[in-house]
Amino acid sequence: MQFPFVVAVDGPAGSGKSSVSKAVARRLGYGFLDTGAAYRALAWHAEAGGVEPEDAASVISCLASFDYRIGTDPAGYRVHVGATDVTDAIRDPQISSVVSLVARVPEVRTHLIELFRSIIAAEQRPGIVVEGRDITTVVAPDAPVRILLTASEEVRMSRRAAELTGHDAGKTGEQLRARDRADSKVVDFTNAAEGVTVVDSTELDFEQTVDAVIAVVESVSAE
Ligand SMILES: Nc1ncnc2c1ncn2[C@@H]1O[C@H](COP(=O)(O)OP(=O)(O)O)[C@@H](O)[C@H]1O
Ligand SMILES: Nc1ccn([C@@H]2O[C@H](COP(=O)(O)OP(=O)(O)O)[C@@H](O)[C@H]2O)c(=O)n1
Repeated sequence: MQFPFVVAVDGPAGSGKSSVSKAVARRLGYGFLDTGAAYRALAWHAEAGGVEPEDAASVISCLASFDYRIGTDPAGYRVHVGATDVTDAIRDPQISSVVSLVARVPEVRTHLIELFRSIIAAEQRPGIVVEGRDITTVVAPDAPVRILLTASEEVRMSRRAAELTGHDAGKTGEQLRARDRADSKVVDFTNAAEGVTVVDSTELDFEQTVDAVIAVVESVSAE
């Protein structure tokens, strides 16, 4: 069997990829890798260096000094760029509003995909749940378990709005839609590629969604 055992999870913003994947990893004793954090951290690094995120050539030049580290413990992980802990800073709505500009640059994607593969290969737990937009198709297309986690746009918006108290729900929803539109021009995370199992959480609560993902993992493990 391939080591570590990779569970690849893709989906749009607010579908539950991060929270559900983390809970699945904890239940299975696996590691957890949030790939979106790297795109966010690079957007943070570019802005900290005075680089406009629209300026692809300058964003590419930031890659050389992008000293990125992330843990894979699903019970809690920190994100660092150099000596700076950016775990909270990368969740700022300002970063969410520019991250797609950074993620659309092919050189950025190539660089980060290599980084993700090396983090996956270094995992010491028996498996790792990896979530993002292109994990099932590009980062780990050979993963034994590949899942597309979806939920209706309305449900995704209301879950995110409930999270971001103090922010305007209408504005948050519009930002989320705009980010999905921009991201879907770069990778297709709305249609399941061949061999990818769709888990639609629109009608499921959080625990039911975790159970549904675990059931997919168990069905593959039992083969
Ligand atoms: N099935 C579900 N039912 C209710 N809330 C959920 C469900 N799945 C996820 N959530 C909640 O929705 C929010 C967005 O989930 P998150 O994991 O951040 O999504 P993503 O990583 O896909 O952007 C979180 O507050 C999470 O707890
Ligand atoms: N595998 C990935 C993961 C994220 N991303 C980019 O990184 C951004 C942030 O990802 P995220 O997973 O933190 O986003 P949320 O859906 O959790 O809000 C996305 O909007 C994409 O632009 C990507 O291009 N490919």
